[in-house]
Amino acid sequence: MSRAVLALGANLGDREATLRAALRGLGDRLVAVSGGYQTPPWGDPDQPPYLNAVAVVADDAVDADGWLALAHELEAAGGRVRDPARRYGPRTLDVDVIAVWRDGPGGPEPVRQDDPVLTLPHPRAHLRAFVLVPWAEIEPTAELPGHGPITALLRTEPVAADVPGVTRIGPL
Ligand SMILES: Nc1ncnc2c1ncn2[C@@H]1O[C@H](COP(=O)(O)OP(=O)(O)OP(=O)(O)O)[C@@H](O)[C@H]1O
Ligand SMILES: Nc1nc2c(c(=O)[nH]1)N=C(CO)CN2
Repeated sequence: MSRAVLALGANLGDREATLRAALRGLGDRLVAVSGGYQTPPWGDPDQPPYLNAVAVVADDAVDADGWLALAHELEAAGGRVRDPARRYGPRTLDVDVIAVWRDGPGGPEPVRQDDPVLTLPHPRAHLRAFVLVPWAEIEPTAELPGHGPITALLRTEPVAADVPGVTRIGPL
């Protein structure tokens, strides 16, 4: 079993249509999806608000690299418009691999790696209310590997201050 948590975000173009198309692209690998959340831009304030969502996906045939490849395919299909000069700048679609679990002898175990091509868990997920709030909607008891329960992260700074700005706008 390989299971992953993916974070989707868009703040250019028809954000809702882009996220819906990406979710369709996950096909029967999609296990659960949060609602769509309007979120203030994180890391680079001078840009439009984002529409964010989190998806839980599973597929025995897909490993960690496979989830990243799928994320990149979905981004390409979403137009992949972005300004290369702005690290956290606006974009038509961003799909991040937040964490991956694979079957171990004692049950599912998190994949931990520092490779810059694919760092797991995602190195900034624990700082991002726009990831943790939608994830908590669909998996309230989840743990972010290395950082503990996501509900505890949501109560702790710097994330706690950002939580009130993350607004569920409805199902996708
Ligand atoms: N967990 C991960 N999920 C997605 N991309 C990752 C991950 N770890 C490393 N990367 C690498 O990061 C590179 C840049 O990704 P991307 O353009 O999505 O970053 P970003 O969205 O600007 O910033 P951030 O990763 O902080 O959201 C990708 O080409 C990918 O190889
Ligand atoms: N609210 C929000 N802010 C962001 C997002 C995102 O998806 N949502 N993605 C970014 C890309 O790294 C930078 N900032």
